[in-house]
Amino acid sequence: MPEAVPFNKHFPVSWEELHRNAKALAWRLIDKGPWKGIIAITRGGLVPAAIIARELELRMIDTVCVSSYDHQNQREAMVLKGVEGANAGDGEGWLIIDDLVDTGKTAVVVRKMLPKAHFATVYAKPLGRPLVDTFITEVSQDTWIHFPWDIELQFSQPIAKQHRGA
Ligand SMILES: O=P(O)(O)OC[C@H]1O[C@H](OP(=O)(O)OP(=O)(O)O)[C@H](O)[C@@H]1O
Ligand SMILES: O=c1[nH]c(=O)c2nc[nH]c2[nH]1
Ligand SMILES: [Mg+2]
Repeated sequence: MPEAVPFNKHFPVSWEELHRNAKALAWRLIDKGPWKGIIAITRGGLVPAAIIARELELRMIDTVCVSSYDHQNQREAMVLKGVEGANAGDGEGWLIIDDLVDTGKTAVVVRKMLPKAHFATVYAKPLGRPLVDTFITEVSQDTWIHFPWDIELQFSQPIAKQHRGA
């Protein structure tokens, strides 16, 4: 798999935008079901998974716990917990939900655990896109998406200054 590029652009996402996009994802998924339940990839997948579970009226929810980034620095994807309680087998009829796919490394690991599950994310970058079955918004590979739980309101540099690298 090709290596990721540096993050030159920033794409902040508000709670409202995330809610709207997660609901858009639920609309795309409703006709592809019925779904037995959701496997959320922690931690980023938890928030969209909750919104999608509410919209699709799914109450069977489990997690796979994967960690691969220290902020913007990628490490090997570490599986801290697999699927345990859900009895999801090979994943047939199950949704895997994550906030985004970037290089696709996390998706590769989780797809191996649940090969027949439907993998859905709110955001996708080009390297990871082929690994996702359904997503809503694509951003370029050199963009860092800032999720609402990771950010707070503060002064932002005018684009012209950012562009000059000031
Ligand atoms: O496609 P990839 O290059 O593997 O990157 C995507 C993964 O990275 C982030 O999770 P992270 O490991 O940062 O953990 P977190 O969800 O707990 O923040 C994000 O939530 C995805 O799960
Ligand atoms: O908050 C995040 N934004 C991103 O763009 C990203 N890519 C991998 N992991 C990520 N986490
Ligand atoms: Mg994650």
